[in-house]
Amino acid sequence: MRLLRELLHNARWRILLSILSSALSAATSIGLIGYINRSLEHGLDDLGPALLLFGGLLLLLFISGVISQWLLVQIGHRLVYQLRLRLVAKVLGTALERIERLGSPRIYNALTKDVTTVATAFKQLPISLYNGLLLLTGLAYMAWLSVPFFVLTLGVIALGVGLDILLGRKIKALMRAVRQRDDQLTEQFEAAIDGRCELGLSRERRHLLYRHRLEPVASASLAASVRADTLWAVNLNWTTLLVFVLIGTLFFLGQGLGLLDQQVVVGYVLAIMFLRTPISVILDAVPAVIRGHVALQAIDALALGESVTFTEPEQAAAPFRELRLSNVHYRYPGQSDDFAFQLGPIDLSIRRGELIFVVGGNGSGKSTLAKLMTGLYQPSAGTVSLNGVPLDGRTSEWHREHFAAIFADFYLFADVLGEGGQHDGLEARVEHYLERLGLAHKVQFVDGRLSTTALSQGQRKRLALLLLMMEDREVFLLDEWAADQDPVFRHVFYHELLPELKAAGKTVIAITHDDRYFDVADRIYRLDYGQLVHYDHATESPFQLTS
Ligand SMILES: Nc1ncnc2c1ncn2[C@@H]1O[C@H](COP(=O)(O)OP(=O)(O)OP(=O)(O)O)[C@@H](O)[C@H]1O
Repeated sequence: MRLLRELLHNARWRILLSILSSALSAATSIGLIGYINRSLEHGLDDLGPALLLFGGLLLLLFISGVISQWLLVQIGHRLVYQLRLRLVAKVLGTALERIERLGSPRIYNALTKDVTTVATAFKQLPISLYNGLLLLTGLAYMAWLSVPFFVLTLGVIALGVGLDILLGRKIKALMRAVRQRDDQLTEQFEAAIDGRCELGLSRERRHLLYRHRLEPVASASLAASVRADTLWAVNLNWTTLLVFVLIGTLFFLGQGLGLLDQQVVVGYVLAIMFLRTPISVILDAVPAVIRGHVALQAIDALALGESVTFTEPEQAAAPFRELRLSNVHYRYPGQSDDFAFQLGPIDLSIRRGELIFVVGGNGSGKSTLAKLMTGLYQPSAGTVSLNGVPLDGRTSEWHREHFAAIFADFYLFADVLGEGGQHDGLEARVEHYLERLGLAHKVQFVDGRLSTTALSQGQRKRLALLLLMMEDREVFLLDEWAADQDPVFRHVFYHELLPELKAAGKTVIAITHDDRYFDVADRIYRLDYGQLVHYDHATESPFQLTS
């Protein structure tokens, strides 16, 4: 909500101007009705001036209406544009742990569905505002026609609004339920797309996904949506009924009992019939606005961090000297004690130019340690420091600037970044490495991008390594990089590429299971259920079973 308030604050002048022009447009509409009503009663004095006045009012109505709608539409679309960009900036500025905990379906839904829902609500808001002003002006006209009947009208309005509020609450609860199901649905959509091979092979799995995972969630969502819309349809009919109750009362009081003047009755009926449109426009907008509110609450519940800034860090990355972990502990947030994974205490120091291997069984904490060393995770206790500078919220970006990494779940970008953002000689270097990585016949470097990333897993990892080489950071972290490579290329990696990096003064931390190449490393550490121990490859087996 704070985000929305900020965005509305930025648009305050536009909003004020649009309210003024909407008010002018609404007043002109009512002025036209009043003029017609008065002319019906008194007749036209002089055709020329009457036509001039009527034409002038029409022109004013058209101009003020167009200006107000133009301003209001701009406010709506600009808000959506800014909301979208700010949300992405916030996702980029949020800690990795939070993003991992939220999971992609929730974030994806917020960026696509929720923003669109808020957009729809915003598109309704200007129209409702305009029609709200029209309604208020119409009510003022009614009060001017007859105060007692206006009081009665207010009573009828209170009946309508009372039901609106009651149903609005119920509808909001239903829409919240629909929104929660959306995340579950997206999860199943992801499974249907990402699990295409497994699903393609197994009829039973397809059946399970469709009948037991997708269908129950989709039908619960359908039931809640139908209920919400039905309740609102009842409300719309109730409002129509109230309008006719009002007209009927007016008619019988005027015509039947002779309590109201003919001119008042005609003026009132004209005004009520005219106001039916703004009333139904406003009521039609209410469900969309409720949905928008629910979507905004879903965005708020993500509790994203501050927006990322793209300014250069105060301090540029320094030549790497040492990475030190002192008494570091880590525990993933939100895990119950029974299943929590505990890493640490870890004490470790890595100096410039070293080639370090980290080995260990599955789930022993190698990737977690890698994310702690690179500054993507903050330790739960203890200190991670680079060149003697402790890692904290203030230094985290500077810390991360020293590392280039390929994690097990890496994402391959097509854009190639040069060293420190420099692009001089980049093309020649990219082509050199495409050749060395055996990809020159598959991939080209065009306009600063790789021509394709649709390759085999091993080839994609080679391209990821190429991107790292081009960025030329100080410390390279490779999480089981060679696992997908063929034996020939594995040899090239351990006996050519790693030594070359070392010779160029780079520091390399490689998580590996390749015990054939352990002699390449300067030092090897083994992780055992979150505990780091020195590993002597001459006497030990890296994957011995520990109980
Ligand atoms: N995002 C996460 N949230 C909660 N727990 C996690 C998360 N990622 C990993 N874990 C837990 O942390 C432990 C260590 O995981 P990690 O990925 O660091 O192991 P690893 O040694 O790299 O394993 P592998 O060799 O299988 O890649 C695991 O037991 C896992 O249950």
